Amino acid sequence: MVRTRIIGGVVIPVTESGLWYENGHVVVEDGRIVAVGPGEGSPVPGEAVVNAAGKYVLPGFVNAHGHAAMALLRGYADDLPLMDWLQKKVWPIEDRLTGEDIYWGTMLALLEMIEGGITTFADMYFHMDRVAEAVAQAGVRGVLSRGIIGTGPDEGRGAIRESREFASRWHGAEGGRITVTLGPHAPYTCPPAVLRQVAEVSAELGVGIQIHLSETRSEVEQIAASHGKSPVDVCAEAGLFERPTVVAHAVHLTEADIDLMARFDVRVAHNPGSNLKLGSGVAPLPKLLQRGVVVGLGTDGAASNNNLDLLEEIRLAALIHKGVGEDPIAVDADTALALGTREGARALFLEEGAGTLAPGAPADLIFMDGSGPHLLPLYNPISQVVYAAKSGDVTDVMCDGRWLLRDRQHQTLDRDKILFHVSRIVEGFTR
Ligand SMILES: CSC[C@H]1O[C@@H](n2cnc3c(O)ncnc32)[C@H](O)[C@@H]1O
Ligand SMILES: [Zn+2]
Repeated sequence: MVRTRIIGGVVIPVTESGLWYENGHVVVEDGRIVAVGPGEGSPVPGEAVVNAAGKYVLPGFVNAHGHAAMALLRGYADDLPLMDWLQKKVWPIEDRLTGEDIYWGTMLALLEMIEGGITTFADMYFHMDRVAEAVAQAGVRGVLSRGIIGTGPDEGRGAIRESREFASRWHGAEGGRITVTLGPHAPYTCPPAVLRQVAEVSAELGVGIQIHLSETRSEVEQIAASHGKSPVDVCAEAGLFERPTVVAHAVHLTEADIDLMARFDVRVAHNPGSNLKLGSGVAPLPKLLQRGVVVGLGTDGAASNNNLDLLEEIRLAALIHKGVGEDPIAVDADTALALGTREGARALFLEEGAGTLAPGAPADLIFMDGSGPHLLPLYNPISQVVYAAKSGDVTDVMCDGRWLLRDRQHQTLDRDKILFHVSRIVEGFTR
């Protein structure tokens, strides 16, 4: 039995709107949160006691959409629209990436994500066994998909076969830290026949689906020209939404699309930073939330963001919808923090309570140092985290009851070794 009592910090459980304990406790036992509340609670002999005085204690952030190994391509292609970015720059270099490159690229992303307080991330990429190995070593939670592109000569058959094999090896692995999902890339790279097959395999294997959807106006126009309907309709008619599905982006939606997504409980990963950088637009987040659609937040890959800072996405989600809607309460601080934690976990179909500090929830939590000048004075801790804190304020990260970062020092990853391998790999790109 390993039992840890965290005391003395400002505890933000994200279980209900506006709740925090100025001087609270969180007790963790065998990878689960077993108690949360004000004061020190009821200490038990033999517990480890961790003093979090001066810190915020909150659930780990959930990065609901991304491509971790694209950290290798940070800054490689900027200031382009999505299709030019993909076709002229990203896909040609991705064709050259080896499993080894993707392993170290994912490790680089994991360093950054852990340092920024992310304890769960979704990933869609290639060489996924190497990604899963990296996740196993780092100790985070991963929702992992082998990306499927169905427009090549084999119409996605190889990628679907690899997805099945990947699921058989890794779904539920590492004590449940790794979840495998299917990753059809998008309706413009996966024709309806491929999407139908994905839906069937998803039902057969009992795994969910993640897909890019309605990201740009040009995608919607292209699908209208080729199929005479919206990308959302194409997915629905292929049977995708009868399976647990999270769609990334969902920027260009009609009222009918939103109705359909709400009816089928389609979940959304909102990626405000990537959507702004690629000039894709702004997703109708307030409307999705009003209709009861579950929405989490994602960074997307570091090549379109250009960082993996979920706190920045939380702040962007809180700010851009106020500006676009000329409405200062469009997405309030409570909502924004919930999107980056509890709702992100729901968007990825994780277990009930994940992404919160509720008794019974997985022990995924972070400490943020609250003593910097940018965090003083303190009126409202939730406001402070959402509007004023920096991801560099994260000092400690626990996932599944295990410390991944203590006092800003990695406990599971060798930072220098990862940075060395990344620089060696990137030298090869420029040769
Ligand atoms: C088939 S593996 C995943 C695939 O997705 C590409 N990608 C990265 N960001 C985006 C985005 O915003 N929209 C569409 N596709 C994206 C990535 O480069 C991989 O090729
Ligand atoms: Zn993406």
